[in-house]
Amino acid sequence: MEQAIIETRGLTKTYGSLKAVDNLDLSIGKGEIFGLLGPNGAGKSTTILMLLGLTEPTAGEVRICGLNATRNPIAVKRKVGYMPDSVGFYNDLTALDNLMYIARLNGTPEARVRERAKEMLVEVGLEGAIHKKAGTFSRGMKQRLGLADVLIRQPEVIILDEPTLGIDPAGVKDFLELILQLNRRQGLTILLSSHHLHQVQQVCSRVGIFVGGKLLAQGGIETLAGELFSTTPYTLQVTLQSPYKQNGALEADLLQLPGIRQVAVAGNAVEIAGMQDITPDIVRFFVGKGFDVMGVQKKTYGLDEIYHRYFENNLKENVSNEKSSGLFQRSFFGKFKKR
Ligand SMILES: Nc1ncnc2c1ncn2[C@@H]1O[C@H](COP(=O)(O)OP(=O)(O)OP(=O)(O)O)[C@@H](O)[C@H]1O
Repeated sequence: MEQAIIETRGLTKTYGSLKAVDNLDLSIGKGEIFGLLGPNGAGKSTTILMLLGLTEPTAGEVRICGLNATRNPIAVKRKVGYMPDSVGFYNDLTALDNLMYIARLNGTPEARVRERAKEMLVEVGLEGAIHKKAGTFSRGMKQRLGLADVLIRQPEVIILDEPTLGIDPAGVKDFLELILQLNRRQGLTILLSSHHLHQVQQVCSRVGIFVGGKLLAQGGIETLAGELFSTTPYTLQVTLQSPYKQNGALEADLLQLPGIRQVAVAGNAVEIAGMQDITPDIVRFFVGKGFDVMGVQKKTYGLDEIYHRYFENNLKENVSNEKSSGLFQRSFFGKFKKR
């Protein structure tokens, strides 16, 4: 990894007997888009507050752009742009007036205020709504305006807390694309907290899986999947024309093929997991047995599977700890399903 821009060591925050953040070691490199992923109550917001120097850690330390965030919160504020999950604007002012106000607050020279505000609105794709009142904006537009508000301060790092909450699917796609563009065009380091697995997967180069105040894993999605599914890294889904009448014979024969570890049959779908990619052997096997094969698809492990697997492992390790197991899982999926 390149030079770390955000670094935490043993970062801990306790509220009474509750460890909201427990001994967090995080390292985010320059120009990365890092996804902090976890269910409600996992400790994401508390971590962000400590990164910004807005709340003091009980133990451990945070460094952002080389600065200790607890000791130098004002200097950190100059380097880091923070967008909370809901950004407030003056509803009766236009987007341009809102941004000009923010530009002035941030000390932009008066002669540059209007131009700078306009540049930012173009940057976030709001050029068509410059003269519209912020109060008439959709949630997605407000988030873009929020991003312009952050960018006008010319930060090196931006921290986005659940930025796509409540935006419709098309708006989410556009917003994520905007984040990617900003990262590429300006080399901004971005930390994004979310519980939307699919969204995080689309934009983040690395993710941290955060549950019950603890970071269970961090890394690229492929690396995490490789570690978790190392016993069966290849999975093939074969669709047959007609449902297979199960008698166990097909499964037994498939398990004789080299490296095959698991076979699951459901109707006309057969899922085969193994140590190596033997797709041609599997296709030959089915054709040789007289099956009509309608489709063959290699399965890649996404964040969904990774997340589930970490939960499973976490559940096993914490059977006696109700808070970090079932409750978290339920609240996560409850929230996940709703949106
Ligand atoms: N000021 C506080 N006083 C007491 N407990 C708190 C405080 N702030 C947070 N907590 C608790 O710390 C834990 C972590 O909360 P946090 O808000 O950081 O989680 P989160 O991952 O951001 O979840 P969400 O997405 O729901 O905001 C929760 O159990 C929460 O109730």
